[in-house]
Amino acid sequence: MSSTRTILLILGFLSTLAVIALIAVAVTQNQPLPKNIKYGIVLDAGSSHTNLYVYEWPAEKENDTGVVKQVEVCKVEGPGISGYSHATEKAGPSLAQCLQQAKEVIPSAQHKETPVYLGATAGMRLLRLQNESAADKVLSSVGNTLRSAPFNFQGARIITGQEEGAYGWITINYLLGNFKQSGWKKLLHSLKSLSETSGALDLGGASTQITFESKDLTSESPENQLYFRLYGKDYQVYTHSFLCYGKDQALQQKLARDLQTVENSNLFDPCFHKGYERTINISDFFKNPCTSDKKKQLPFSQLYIKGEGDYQKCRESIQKLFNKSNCPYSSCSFNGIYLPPLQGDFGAFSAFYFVMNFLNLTSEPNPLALNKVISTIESFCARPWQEVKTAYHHIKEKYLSEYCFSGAYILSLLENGYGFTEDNWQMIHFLGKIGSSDAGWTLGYMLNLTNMIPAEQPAGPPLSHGSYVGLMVLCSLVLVSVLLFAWLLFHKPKCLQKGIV
Ligand SMILES: Nc1nc2c(ncn2[C@@H]2O[C@H](COP(=O)(O)OP(=O)(O)OP(=O)(O)O)[C@@H](O)[C@H]2O)c(=O)[nH]1
Ligand SMILES: [Ca+2]
Repeated sequence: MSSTRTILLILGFLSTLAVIALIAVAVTQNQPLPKNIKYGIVLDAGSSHTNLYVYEWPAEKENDTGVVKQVEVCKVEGPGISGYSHATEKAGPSLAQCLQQAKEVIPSAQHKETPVYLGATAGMRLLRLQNESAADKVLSSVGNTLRSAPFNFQGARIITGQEEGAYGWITINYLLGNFKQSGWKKLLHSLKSLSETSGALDLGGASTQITFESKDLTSESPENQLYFRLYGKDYQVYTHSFLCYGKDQALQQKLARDLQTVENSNLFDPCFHKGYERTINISDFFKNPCTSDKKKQLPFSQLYIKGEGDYQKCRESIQKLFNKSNCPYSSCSFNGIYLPPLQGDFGAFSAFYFVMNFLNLTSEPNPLALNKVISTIESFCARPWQEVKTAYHHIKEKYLSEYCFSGAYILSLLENGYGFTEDNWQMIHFLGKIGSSDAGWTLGYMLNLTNMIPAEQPAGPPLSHGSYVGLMVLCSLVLVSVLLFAWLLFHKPKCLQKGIV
């Protein structure tokens, strides 16, 4: 009996030691490796301005979803690069200050391996149409500046409208974690036959994009169709980019139409506040490819715009920009462009967000009803300019004076252009950032060019580090309890024996 007890005692002691050793090894040996951070830079050369973004991610988790995040954004001073068409050599140097900022954010030891990409959008697409050699010179100027920076230059090019739409869609779904969903969430979505991904609506200065997963996409219009295989799943996506339908070019288009019927150099405009005045130079006005088809000889060189602040009239004049008269497909948005039925939620960013955020119309998680949105914009447009200027004296006059037009334009584009109604309006979520990253095409562009989104689900350890340690501790505790119980059973302490008898 006493020899059994001694053996049990030794066994118990050894097991306890083993358990302690196990826990110690689990906690110390299996700790995640010290973080090895990688960086990437993307310059978004938009029509209105250029933004430089710095992204970072842990090197060993490159293929996980949602690990890349924005750590810096720098707004380049001055106009977008297409604004340097008359001084092309100045386009590159305009980026110097933001490149300096990137040098300060990224540790110098990593400068050489950090990729830098520049993608130009609609402003440069328009310049290429208007003056191809000027567009080439601008691109070569920014290319030279980026090449001489200490980073790993990967190219400066004009991206297509399709790419802009596609990468915006990839960005928001990557940031929302929609590409890798847990089993139950997937099941819920398939039961309700909902899209697992969010559509993307981007409103720039010169173009606008609509992109969404469309299960019933027909092959009517192949140029609007995209196929992706991401993390082991296939996606069929619809996209279209409307050149000249960004909010600045839409205003130019509207003015070009208004100029057709103007009788003198005064133009009364319902989309600006009462009391607001703006002067426009006619000389360059029709050189723009967005207005050139409306070219007209006018007996004056300057146009004086005078605001009327009338939302209804403004909507009517904007509506004319969307030609709904012919559709060669089963369904269209406008100007004869194919649009399948709208599906799922939409994330609306850039100017969609700037404008709706200013008007306090981005309410989440319960989006406002369409009639509330309309009445807010209507009463904003009706406010006299002096009152608006006083109330928002801290906001740039260029932005402030155009919120009425922009609000009306956004509603026209979404309602008349794409066919959103009060029933599906609340599927639109106006968002500027997701986590710390701006919504836009740049992150998706970098993820694609650095091959950071795998086609197939990467094979990883079945358990995370935390779950592994937790499980080890739990098993060890169970083992100790079993041993303790066995010891008590064999040892039969006197108190227990008494209790039993
Ligand atoms: N109110 C407001 N407007 C802004 C802000 N930043 C940009 N805008 C305006 O919103 C519009 C869209 O801006 P962006 O999304 O940067 O457009 P972009 O990338 O330059 O243009 P695209 O090349 O067409 O994509 C432009 O008319 C800008 O002048 C902002 O912070 N507030
Ligand atoms: Ca843009």
